Amino acid sequence: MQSKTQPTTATVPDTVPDTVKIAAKDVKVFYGQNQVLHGINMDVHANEVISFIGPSGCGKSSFLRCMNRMNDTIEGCRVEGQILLDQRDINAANIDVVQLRAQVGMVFQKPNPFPKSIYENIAYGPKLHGLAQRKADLDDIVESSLRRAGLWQEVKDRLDQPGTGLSGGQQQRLCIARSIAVSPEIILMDEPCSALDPIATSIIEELIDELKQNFTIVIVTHNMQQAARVSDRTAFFHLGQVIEIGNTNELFTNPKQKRTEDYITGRYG
Ligand SMILES: Nc1ncnc2c1ncn2[C@@H]1O[C@H](COP(=O)(O)OP(=O)(O)OP(=O)(O)O)[C@@H](O)[C@H]1O
Repeated sequence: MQSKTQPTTATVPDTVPDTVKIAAKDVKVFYGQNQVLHGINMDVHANEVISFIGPSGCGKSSFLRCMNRMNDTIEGCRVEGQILLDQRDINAANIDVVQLRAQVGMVFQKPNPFPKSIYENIAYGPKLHGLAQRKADLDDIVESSLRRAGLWQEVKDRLDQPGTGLSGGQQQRLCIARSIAVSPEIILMDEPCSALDPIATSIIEELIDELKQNFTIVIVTHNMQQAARVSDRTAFFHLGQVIEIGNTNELFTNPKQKRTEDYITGRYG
């Protein structure tokens, strides 16, 4: 006689799962003999803003750099485990790292424009990747990237002037525009506001909110208020492990782990 009970494997979920953009599987990072990440498993969903918080030295930036292989540039750094981008292993031998870093852009703590004009800062990447055939196409990319980074109005009359002549906040938006110009899908931000004043910071935070409509954003921040303001989900790191990850609101108001609670209430860190 056949059982009336349906096998659980046949159950159809009643909600469509978020698209997983990046899947990290058992990721470990070593600097020489020193292991600083101890098997990180995490999914990053398409079009979310996810923040990494945690005390200094817990491995947030090291993990961020795994997502576009920036750790390759650090001598003595070794990464184990897998990072799947759209289900493809980014550490596989056939991956073109230059293409990968266009697809997964990065904005650093300190704005680092090239010592070139504002225009050239944006045009450099699209030229390198052959994204514009004609000068008019390049002009369009420069304008649209600067617009999306909320900088166009401030610089449109001085595109030929050095990017380094802009204010810190403007330089950071220039760097965001530069990463947008090569049509990334993901933007990694490593403490993007830590060198900025509160006004420039709030402009970048508003920008992050707009950018998430088109991009997936992963942001490392020391500033818990910033994580609470900008991110959909937050991951709390401690001593090279992810202690807790979840909806930002819930993590800050109702943390499940004692260590998360201690950190967000300022008991350590
Ligand atoms: N280039 C490097 N060479 C050797 N050790 C490093 C290097 N970069 C980071 N580390 C070590 O790896 C550990 C994790 O550092 P990481 O910068 O990833 O942490 P973090 O949480 O981002 O810290 P912070 O919030 O201070 O930026 C630390 O112990 C750090 O000293």
